[in-house]
Amino acid sequence: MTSRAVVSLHGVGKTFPSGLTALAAFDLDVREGETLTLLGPSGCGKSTALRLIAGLAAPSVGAITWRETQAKNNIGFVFQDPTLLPWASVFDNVYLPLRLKGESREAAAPRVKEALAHVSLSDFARARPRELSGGMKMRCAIARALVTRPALILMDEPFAALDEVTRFKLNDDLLALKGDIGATIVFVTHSVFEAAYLSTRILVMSRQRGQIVEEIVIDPALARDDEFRLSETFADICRRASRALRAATEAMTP
Ligand SMILES: Nc1ncnc2c1ncn2[C@@H]1O[C@H](COP(=O)(O)OP(=O)(O)OP(=O)(O)O)[C@@H](O)[C@H]1O
Repeated sequence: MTSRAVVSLHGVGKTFPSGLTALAAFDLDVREGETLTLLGPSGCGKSTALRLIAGLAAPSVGAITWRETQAKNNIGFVFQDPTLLPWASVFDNVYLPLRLKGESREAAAPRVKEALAHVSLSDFARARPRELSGGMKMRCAIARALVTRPALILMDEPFAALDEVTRFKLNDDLLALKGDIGATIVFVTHSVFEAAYLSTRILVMSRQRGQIVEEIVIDPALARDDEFRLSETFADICRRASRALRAATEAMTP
């Protein structure tokens, strides 16, 4: 059975003041509990789609419909750059969204500690960002996105700047986290392998104003581990996604 949509985009278009149309007639249902990956060539409109869902930009045409206003008002966003406050501790960086909501440090402490535990940073609560590795900084950014307990987390190429070993580790951490908190995730990546490993659904977008050219549904019940990476199923998903991505990359904008 298909889950209910958390948020739906109907006929959404985004044209910038420069006249460039990043998305046109874009339809998307983000379904409850899924890890949905938007995969596509640079400039196809993946970040624009995330920014529209996040409410950081408004569509030029079309409608974005939320099932619950609560979900709309409590979205977690993780960017490629962890954007941590360098002068603040890990604890205070994660506390920031609750502070902005007017919660005292004392009242927020249990939730900050919970978020830090989810990303295995409990022992680093007092550290400054400069004392953290790239992977730890990203885990801190993820904890900051989690601390408000959002039902929807948007992740825009969060692991792109990390080395491959760290990236694989964070992929596993994200899957474990997803198992713990059960949030719906919309993930943007350029990596076919990352998309195949993490997702329950992949949408391949083309350069032609974000047209969706391929949908790949992956059984959520499949264990995601080293065996999965070596499986025929994984190879099939990668092959399908690569083929669609190649065609999408070659597609010319009219
Ligand atoms: N604020 C803006 N003003 C004008 N053009 C923009 C703006 N934001 C994005 N664009 C353009 O819209 C198109 C889609 O951009 P977007 O960042 O959504 O693509 P993307 O698929 O996320 O790319 P990448 O993978 O390189 O991050 C690009 O051509 C980009 O240059």
